[in-house]
Amino acid sequence: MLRIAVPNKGSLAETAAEMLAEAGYTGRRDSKDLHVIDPVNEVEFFYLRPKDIATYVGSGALDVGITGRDLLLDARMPGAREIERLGFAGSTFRFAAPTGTFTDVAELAGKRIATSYPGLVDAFLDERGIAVDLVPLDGAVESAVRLGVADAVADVVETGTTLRQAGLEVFGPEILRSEAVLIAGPHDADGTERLLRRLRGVLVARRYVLVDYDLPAALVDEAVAIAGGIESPTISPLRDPEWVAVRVMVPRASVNTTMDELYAIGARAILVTAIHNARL
Ligand SMILES: Nc1ncnc2c1ncn2[C@@H]1O[C@H](COP(=O)(O)OP(=O)(O)OP(=O)(O)O)[C@@H](O)[C@H]1O
Ligand SMILES: O=P(O)(O)OC[C@H]1O[C@H](OP(=O)(O)OP(=O)(O)O)[C@H](O)[C@@H]1O
Ligand SMILES: [Mg+2]
Repeated sequence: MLRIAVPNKGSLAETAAEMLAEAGYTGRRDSKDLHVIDPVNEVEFFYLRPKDIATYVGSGALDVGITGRDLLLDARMPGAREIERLGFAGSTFRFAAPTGTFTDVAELAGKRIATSYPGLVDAFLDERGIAVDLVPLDGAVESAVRLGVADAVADVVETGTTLRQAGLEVFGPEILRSEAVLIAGPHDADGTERLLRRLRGVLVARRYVLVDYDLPAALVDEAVAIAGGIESPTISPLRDPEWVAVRVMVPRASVNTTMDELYAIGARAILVTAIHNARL
């Protein structure tokens, strides 16, 4: 059985559970379940705090896990490594302070920095030889400056709304770009490849749609330059020998632009279909 660590709550939990369900696994029915066995797929799920997942996986207690890249780096577990990006919970990790206070990280020397990612911040500042006074907090870090326990913060920024509301502004370089990732431990466990292939299938289904259209055969090269697919489009003959049918995978995010461009060169009957699952 492959032993998989899954976030039990927080920003990552819901999408992680959805992806595993789409990949065919039977997850927990109750949000209080801590351990679920899926005998058909030969996996065991352990529902853990996202912050702890790298510790379990890096130590070899569990084989693989879903966590954030920021949490993985914060844990500083040499045995844990990222093996796949999972394309959700995208964020940046930034320094922030009241507007106009700091412009450069070097100015942080000797200052109090509040963060719930002390490992990550310490590693970043250490590399640059900047010694600060870290103030470890559990969350809602943005309030730390206003409440007088810190001069600046280092935290997850997605839309920037939380920072703005707290009267803070980012400064200095991006510490990190994070997203949810699949991590593995020091040993290659049996079944990891299968999980990876299944999750990649789910990612493809989420990221791509199928586009079918009819096209004058003479325009195929032009059409393929617009939408080349993942490997190569499928071209099928039509009853009219001057025309062909084309089927191609297109990124969901840009499908309307692609349709406009295909139509403009002469493609007609352009149809878009969702992909439920894939194995590439
Ligand atoms: N607003 C957000 N947008 C995108 N990703 C986020 C956001 N907030 C947290 N994350 C990501 O979620 C992970 C942290 O999950 P965790 O469950 O520890 O924190 P949380 O979602 O803030 O939950 P909690 O309510 O316990 O603080 C990190 O990888 C982080 O980058
Ligand atoms: O840039 P934004 O879109 O505002 O998102 C970023 C905020 O979201 C998360 O907070 P969360 O709600 O999880 O609370 P927490 O600080 O207690 O973790 C994160 O810690 C930031 O505070
Ligand atoms: Mg949070």
